[in-house]
Amino acid sequence: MADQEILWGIAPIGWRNDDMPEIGAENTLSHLLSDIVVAGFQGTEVGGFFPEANVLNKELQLRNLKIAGQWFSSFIIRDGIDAVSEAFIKHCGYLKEVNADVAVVSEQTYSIQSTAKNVFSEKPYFSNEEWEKLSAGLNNLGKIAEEYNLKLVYHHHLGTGVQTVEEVDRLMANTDPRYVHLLFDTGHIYVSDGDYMTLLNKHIDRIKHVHFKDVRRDVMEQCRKDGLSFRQSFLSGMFTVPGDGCIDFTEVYNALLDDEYKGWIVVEAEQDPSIAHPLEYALIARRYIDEKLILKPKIIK
Ligand SMILES: O=C1C[C@@H](O)[C@H](O)[C@@H](O)C1=O
Ligand SMILES: [Co+2]
Repeated sequence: MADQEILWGIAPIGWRNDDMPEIGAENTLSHLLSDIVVAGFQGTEVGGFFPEANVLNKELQLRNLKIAGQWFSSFIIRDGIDAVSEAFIKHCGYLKEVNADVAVVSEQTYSIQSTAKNVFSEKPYFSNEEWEKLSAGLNNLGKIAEEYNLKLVYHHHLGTGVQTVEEVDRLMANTDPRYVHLLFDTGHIYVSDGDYMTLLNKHIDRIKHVHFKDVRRDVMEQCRKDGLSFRQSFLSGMFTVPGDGCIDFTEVYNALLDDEYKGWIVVEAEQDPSIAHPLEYALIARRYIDEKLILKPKIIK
C-alpha cells in the first residue's frame, strides 16, 4: 500500500462483466485503463479478461495505475478446502505478480447469483455444519493469502449464504481476525437489509477493502416486485455509481475516516455498458467523490 491512506479505484465491471462476458465485449483492456486515467482514478481490480501479469504490468506502468485485487469464487462447502486451496494458491501467485493488496473471496456454493431465481426471496442458507466448514476453510485461505503478502477480504453478496448482517456477524465471529478480513459493499448490503451503516459500524475494524456501489431505489423496488434475478436486476439498472442513487456516501466515508481506514475504496457499479456509458458514469462518480466526499478546494485561476 502506498503512503496515501485511501486509494480510489474503479472496477472493470462498468465496462465488462465477468458474469456475462457477452456484454461490453468490445471494451478492450487499453480502452478500460485509459478511461480510468481520464476519470482520475488510481487503479482497478483484475477482470476475467485481463492478460498475464507481465503484459498487464506494462499497461499499468504506462498509465501509472495500480491493481487493488481480484475476485475469487470459493466453493469450500461443495469442493472441500484442499481443492480450493490449490486454485487459491495460483490466484495469489498472480496477484502478487501484479502487486495487489487484497484477494476478494466469496463463497459461491449454492449461490443463485448466475441463475434465474428471485434474488429477493430465494437466497440459500448454510447448515451449522456448513458454517463450520466454511469458516475453517476461510481461515486456511487467509493464511495462504498472508504468505503472498495479501489480505483475504470476504465479499458478502446477494443471493449467497453470506448476505445479511446476521450472516456477516456469524462469519466474523467464527473466523480468525488475523486471517479473514471483510470487504464492505454498500450496494449489496443495502439491497439485502435496507441499511448499510449497521454493518459498517459493527465490523469497521475488520473492513480492509470497500466497494462503493449505489442503488436506484425505485428500480430496486420494481425488481423486487417483479421477482427478478440478480442478473435481470442489474441489467435493469438497479446499481449505479455513487452520487446517482439513494445511498448517502458522506455518512459512510466519514465513518471510515473516523476509524482511520487505510486501503482502497473501489467504485463498482455493474450496469449494461450499452445503456450506461462507462466513462460517463466513471466521471459522474469522480465528480461526486471530489465535490461531496474529499471536498477538494477548487483552484481559482
Ligand atoms: O464485487 C463484485 C464482483 C462481481 O462479480 C459481483 O457480482 C458484484 O456484484 C460485486 O459486488
Ligand atoms: Co462488490
